[in-house]
Amino acid sequence: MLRVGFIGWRGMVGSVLIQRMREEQDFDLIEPVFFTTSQAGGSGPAIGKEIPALKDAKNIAELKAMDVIISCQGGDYTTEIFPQLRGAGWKGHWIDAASTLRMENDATIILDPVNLNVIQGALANGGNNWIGGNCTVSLMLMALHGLFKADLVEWATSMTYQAASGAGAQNMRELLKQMGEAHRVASDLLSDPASAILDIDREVAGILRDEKFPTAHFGVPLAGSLIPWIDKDLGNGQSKEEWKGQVETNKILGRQSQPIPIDGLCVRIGAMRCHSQALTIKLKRDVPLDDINGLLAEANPWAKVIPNEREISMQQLTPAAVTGKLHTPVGRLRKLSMGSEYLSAFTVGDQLLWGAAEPLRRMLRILVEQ
Ligand SMILES: NC(=O)C1=CN([C@@H]2O[C@H](COP(=O)(O)OP(=O)(O)OC[C@H]3O[C@@H](n4cnc5c(N)ncnc54)[C@H](OP(=O)(O)O)[C@@H]3O)[C@@H](O)[C@H]2O)C=CC1
Ligand SMILES: N[C@@H](CC(=O)OP(=O)(O)O)C(=O)O
Repeated sequence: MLRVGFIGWRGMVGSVLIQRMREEQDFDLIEPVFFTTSQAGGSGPAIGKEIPALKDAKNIAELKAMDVIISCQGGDYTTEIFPQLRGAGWKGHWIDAASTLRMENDATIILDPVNLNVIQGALANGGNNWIGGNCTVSLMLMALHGLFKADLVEWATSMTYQAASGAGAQNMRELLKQMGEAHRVASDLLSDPASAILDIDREVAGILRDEKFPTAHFGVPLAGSLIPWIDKDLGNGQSKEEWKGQVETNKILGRQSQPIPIDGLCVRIGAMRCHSQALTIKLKRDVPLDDINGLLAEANPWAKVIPNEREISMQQLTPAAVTGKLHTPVGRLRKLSMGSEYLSAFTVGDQLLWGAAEPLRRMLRILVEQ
């Protein structure tokens, strides 16, 4: 049995990973060892079998004893520990949720329903660094897989609506505090059916701009508003989150030498843990909509085509409907008025599942089963 070390298992991404591994009985197939940066000697998670006490996640000798390490601890940990571990001669498999190593030449971005061939090629060549993709990119590829598989995409733009969870657990809490504050200041007026809506609006606008409004994590209000910038400013007008769209998509697809142009705007909205995105896709040729629906629906078991109709789109193509689910619905499919090669699409996906934990879990399975 492979000895598998887990780091970051009690964080937000790590907790979802452990939950999914329990659901799929993955722990029956491995010898798990849990590490911590803060509680060495303490108890690990309940996984239905005996596990040793928590080990120190910075102890290179302990880490070196692992065949596989899965880290959901964050980029700073990877930056500090990974080079030390490889420098000490460790040849095991490193599976990581952090973005730190993604674009390194010796790292493979893992999204096996879409790029199992790339993963298998890297394995055959001795690859041992397996990095989860950016959540927005992975969710877009899961939903639009059929179009990429059929090599129909000439270029695409993506306008995103990204959930608070992408910024971290503290940000999810802050979003809810902000919602609570916005409600609190208007609650008396709200309970009076005769109150004027503009009075309610004035109270809410007032608290959003009040210096006491809780913005320690986001920096600005998200509830009742949005934030049109995610991740670093690259200095050329593009955010780092927007930059990832093209480079990561093409690396995942194994087509860096002939990249598909992908660009757009990334926006944070007040959803909890589902990212959505609206896409305009320029097809390489005019393909009938029925054929497109079929390609998308058949590409993988998780892409689910939602008919482009009002009621079902409102019911099934939303963060509220998709939260906690593994499927990645895609809808609002229609040819745009620019011409029959211009397709619109809208997708939603849980950014902690396919956007973070699930590709890591499945990579471990690939290693266990090889
Ligand atoms: N958030 C996201 O949506 C995504 C995140 N990622 C990547 O995954 C990595 C981890 O992100 P995320 O899971 O959000 O990180 P968290 O901040 O939730 O957890 C990271 C670590 O913080 C420590 N920690 C300290 N206090 C607590 C507490 N009260 N509860 C739980 N953990 C605590 C734990 O380490 P210890 O036990 O050692 O103290 C934990 O493993 C990052 O690199 C991120 O880039 C990737 C894709 C999406
Ligand atoms: N940046 C993403 C979350 C994330 O962690 O992305 P990455 O793994 O590329 O750093 C978001 O804010 O929604």
